[in-house]
Amino acid sequence: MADELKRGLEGVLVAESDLSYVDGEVGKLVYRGYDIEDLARGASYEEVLYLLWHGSLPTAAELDAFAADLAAEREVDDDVIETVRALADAGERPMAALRTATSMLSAYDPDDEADAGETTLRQGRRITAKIPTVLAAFERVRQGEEPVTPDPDLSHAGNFLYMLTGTEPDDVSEETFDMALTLHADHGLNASTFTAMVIGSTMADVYSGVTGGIGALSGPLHGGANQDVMEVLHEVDASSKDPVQWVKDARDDGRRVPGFGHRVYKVKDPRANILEEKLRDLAESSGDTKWLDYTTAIEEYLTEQGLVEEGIAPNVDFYSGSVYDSLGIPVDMYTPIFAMSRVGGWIAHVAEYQEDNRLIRPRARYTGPEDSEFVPLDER
Ligand SMILES: CC(=O)SCCNC(=O)CCNC(=O)[C@H](O)C(C)(C)COP(=O)(O)OP(=O)(O)OC[C@H]1O[C@@H](n2cnc3c(N)ncnc32)[C@H](O)[C@@H]1OP(=O)(O)O
Ligand SMILES: O=C([O-])CC(=O)C(=O)O
Repeated sequence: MADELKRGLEGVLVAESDLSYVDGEVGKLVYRGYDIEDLARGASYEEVLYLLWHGSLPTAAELDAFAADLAAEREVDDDVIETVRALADAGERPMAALRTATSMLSAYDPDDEADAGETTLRQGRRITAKIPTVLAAFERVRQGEEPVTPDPDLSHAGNFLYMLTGTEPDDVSEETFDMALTLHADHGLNASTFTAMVIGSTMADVYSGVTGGIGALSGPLHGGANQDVMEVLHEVDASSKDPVQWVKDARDDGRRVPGFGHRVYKVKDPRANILEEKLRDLAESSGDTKWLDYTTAIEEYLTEQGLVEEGIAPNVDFYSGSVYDSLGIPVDMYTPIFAMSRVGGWIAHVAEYQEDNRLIRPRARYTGPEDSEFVPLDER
């Protein structure tokens, strides 16, 4: 049993956690016992952060103090903005720019990084507050605009949209974006959270864990899929194909359909249901149903083909991009936005794990040669 190989660590228990639970058989997600549906509809991202980091939902007074502390940390050093400019000038991808800038933020953190366990939440709050500033500045400068100074009077979601566009968002946009942040905040030991935890388990500082988490999230098998879904929708739109034909061709070529399939969910991801409903509302009020029509057609076709019944169902990335598109957010910012939310979960898991830390260090079954005879370089 001890030598049983679990490729991709599927189903392997490596920790206990009070933070979030994913029931992949029925399609249920809870943060500390609260159903994601209730949180998405009733709680702000700040409340969810408080819940994840401090163990319970805040009272109104606790939330005010917490949100004010978070908002007070939004500004970043000018040197970071200069680096963001340099990255944009070099044509860096937003997710890679975010990875580099997040790592750089540690240079300006007043805490001593050697106290990893104690400072994780304090530093984590700074990182969470500053990531939106970095991302919005990157988007602005690559569009030839100046970064917008954060407004501490706006919510986390509202301030990001404000920094991105230079205009305060309307209520529908702010609520929609806030809901998306809540939906993406935590999800058990997904690959990026596990990456952050592995780094945290060495008692490295939380900047290292978050930077590693961003790297893991960027891949197309994980958070990068939300961008891929939208690129597919644009590709379909630019061609004369109907979306179902695109999927047929992709499957004939052995390509995976982005936004479908999940390691844990064997039914449709509950977050995809919520985002689909939001997309439906937005499409109805704007009258523009194109992305809704395409995504619905793809989902219906793959359901008819039996894929969903086999457990390859829509995941959170299938519908999020279409919602972001309705907010006017560029496609390659979708995965960075996922990171902007998931940073809350990464920090919560690192802090929780470090409370009773043990170095994470699995092993591989060695399958290489044995007793190789060393031959000096000049005799090879
Ligand atoms: C936020 C998130 O990270 S959600 C996930 C985002 N990623 C995506 O949407 C990318 C597309 N999906 C996938 O690649 C996968 O479903 C993953 C990576 C998410 C999960 O993968 P795993 O649990 O490792 O499953 P695995 O890769 O072993 O696939 C199992 C089978 O399902 C098939 N499959 C899985 N996803 C898909 C898909 N999107 N389209 C077509 N077939 C798929 C695989 O081809 C494989 O079939 P096979 O056994 O006949 O080869
Ligand atoms: O849990 C996973 O493996 C991927 C996922 O949906 C997430 O990180 O939100």
